[in-house]
Amino acid sequence: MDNSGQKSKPITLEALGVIGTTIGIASLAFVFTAAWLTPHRLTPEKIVSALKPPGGPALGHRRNHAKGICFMGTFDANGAGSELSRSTLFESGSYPVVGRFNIGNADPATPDPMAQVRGLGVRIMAPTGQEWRSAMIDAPVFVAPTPQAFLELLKAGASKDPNAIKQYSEHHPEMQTFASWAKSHDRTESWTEDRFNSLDSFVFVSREGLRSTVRWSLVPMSKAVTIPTDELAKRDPDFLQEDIVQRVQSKPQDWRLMVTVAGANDPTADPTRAWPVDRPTVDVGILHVNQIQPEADGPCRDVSFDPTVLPKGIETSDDPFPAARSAAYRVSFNKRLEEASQYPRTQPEGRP
Ligand code: HEM
Repeated sequence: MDNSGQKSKPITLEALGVIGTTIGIASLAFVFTAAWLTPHRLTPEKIVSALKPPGGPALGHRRNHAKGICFMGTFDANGAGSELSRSTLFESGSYPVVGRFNIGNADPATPDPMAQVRGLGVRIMAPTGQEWRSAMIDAPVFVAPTPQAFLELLKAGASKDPNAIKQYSEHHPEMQTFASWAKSHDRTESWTEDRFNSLDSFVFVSREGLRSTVRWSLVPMSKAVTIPTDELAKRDPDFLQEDIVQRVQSKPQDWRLMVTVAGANDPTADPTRAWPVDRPTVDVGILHVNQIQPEADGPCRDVSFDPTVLPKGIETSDDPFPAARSAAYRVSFNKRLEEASQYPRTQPEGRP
């Protein structure tokens, strides 16, 4: 089944190439995950099940980052990314984008002021049919160093043992960077003021075959205005959604896409470890968000922002997360499609 939410087009030879590449990536992802997908360790089903809130999953919704709103826009590439990657998406030009602003937990009813993590998914489409999907968050590092550790953390969080998280954190001191950020960072008044980070690393392959391990970030062009903690709790439960609708109605909202290249010994397989701040960073273009649509009928509803869907010129790295995420996002995607009647569309055709 097409999970793109787009109308079907005639299949060209080029498109068959893209399908081949996508299947190739999916098979590679499977081989890669085979190391951790063993019966006694980790499966995508186990990890998706561990994400479920105490009252059970919200049927028809994403199993994580469940609350969100769709956007449409463009990625306007300035050509600078072509030095690092042969992807046509870095050639100067404007490419259509479907995306989703979201909140990082499993309950779509979470009040926006309670959100610890905010996220953004993008699907950038090239005229060749190739695409680049990415799901990023506003944290500077991830909470767990491996998918296995993430599962252990989820289990500790759900455990009845009051010491479970303490015990986990004693074995995983690396979670402290994320934990301190989550506890203390100032919340902005808008998704348009947040920076979103890939955290996982990927490999850019240039036309000459040069390989650079990179991470990327969407850096907001709006100035951040933070909300004092005592005021945050008084904000409307949907203040982020109301804000984004208003801002985009008045003018497009923009982020710079910045690509950072790893140094020779930087930790590329562990998203809990930031790279030194002096690493070379290339400004490759601007994401313009120019339309917002509610998720129930919007174009992001049936998209999985699977981080292994990559155009030629971008590949996965030694970071084990994208493969693990791909497998988990697929399980979540299949469940929410099967349960679609529990999350009714409001328009008869499913599209506004
Ligand atoms: C093993 C680690 C992870 C697991 C198991 C996991 C699981 C999930 C699942 C099940 C979904 C819902 C997918 C769907 O139904 O389409 C999701 C969404 C999302 N995840 Fe993860 N995730 C992981 C790591 C990460 C990391 C490292 C990031 C950020 C860098 C991230 C950012 C997001 C975002 C932004 C979304 C929402 C995407 C959308 O709007 O559809 N996740 N995750």
